[in-house]
Amino acid sequence: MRLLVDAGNTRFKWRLEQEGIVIDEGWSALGTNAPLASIEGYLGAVSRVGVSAVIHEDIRLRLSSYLEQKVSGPVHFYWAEAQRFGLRNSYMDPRTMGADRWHGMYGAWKRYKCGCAVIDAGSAITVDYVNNSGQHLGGYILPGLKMMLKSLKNDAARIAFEEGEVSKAEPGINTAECVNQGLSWLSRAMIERVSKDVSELNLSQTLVTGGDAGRLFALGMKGAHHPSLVLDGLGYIDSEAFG
Ligand SMILES: Nc1ncnc2c1ncn2[C@@H]1O[C@H](COP(=O)(O)OP(=O)(O)OP(=O)(O)O)[C@@H](O)[C@H]1O
Ligand SMILES: CC(C)(CO)[C@@H](O)C(=O)NCCC(=O)O
Ligand SMILES: [K+]
Repeated sequence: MRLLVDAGNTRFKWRLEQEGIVIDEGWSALGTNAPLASIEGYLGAVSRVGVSAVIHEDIRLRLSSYLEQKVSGPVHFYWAEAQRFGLRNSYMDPRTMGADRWHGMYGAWKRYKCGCAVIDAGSAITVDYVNNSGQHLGGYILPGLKMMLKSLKNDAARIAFEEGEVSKAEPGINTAECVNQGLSWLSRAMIERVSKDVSELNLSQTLVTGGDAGRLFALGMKGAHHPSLVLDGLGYIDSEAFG
């Protein structure tokens, strides 16, 4: 049995496979002592673990020792690379790119083998562009939707509001509307911008992943929803390493 883990800043997402077939998939909140409690019964039978991590080193080490305790086989952490299977990183120092971005792009590249935009709407939002020949053209890192609301709450003394998931984007007439509709307005601007880039750069596919992907679709995002794109890319890479 193989276990894949996408360890993000908000959640750990995991996938359990037996001979290439997905048996179970799920997630747990960051910071629990037993991050895979719901599948602990299986862990003894896991012969290999692949992890994509963007978490703080302390938390990564804790995850690593937890897995090594519970699992019988080796635990591999996979990082961003300079290139793989025709996909080429634009970073001078590829190891400084978040592993999730590389694994998401690789999942997209293996699946479609064409120019694509990869949007990961997680704790942070990342936008990455890959052209038809596999060259990463670069990307953007933005605060995630939750993070933006949190910073308004925490860092501005007189902005008090109830969070509401709205898709209305007209100008608000009270604090809650201004904040909630402001977020939709900003998200829509990003969505329009991505769509403009995709057509100018001649990209054929837009792939969207992350906890807030649904929210972006509700706001008009066009593209394919791949909720586990990072796990997909990680799985390909682990298979290429170990068969
Ligand atoms: N049940 C949920 N728990 C936590 N966040 C959720 C949930 N459902 C949707 N979200 C949204 O998903 C976002 C987190 O997305 P996701 O779980 O993909 O992030 P992550 O992969 O942990 O973070 P990152 O990879 O950016 O470090 C939050 O900002 C939140 O708005
Ligand atoms: C941007 C996030 C937080 C998105 O999960 C992650 O990819 C990360 O920590 N990246 C490191 C910086 C970089 O990618 O250049
Ligand atoms: K992510």
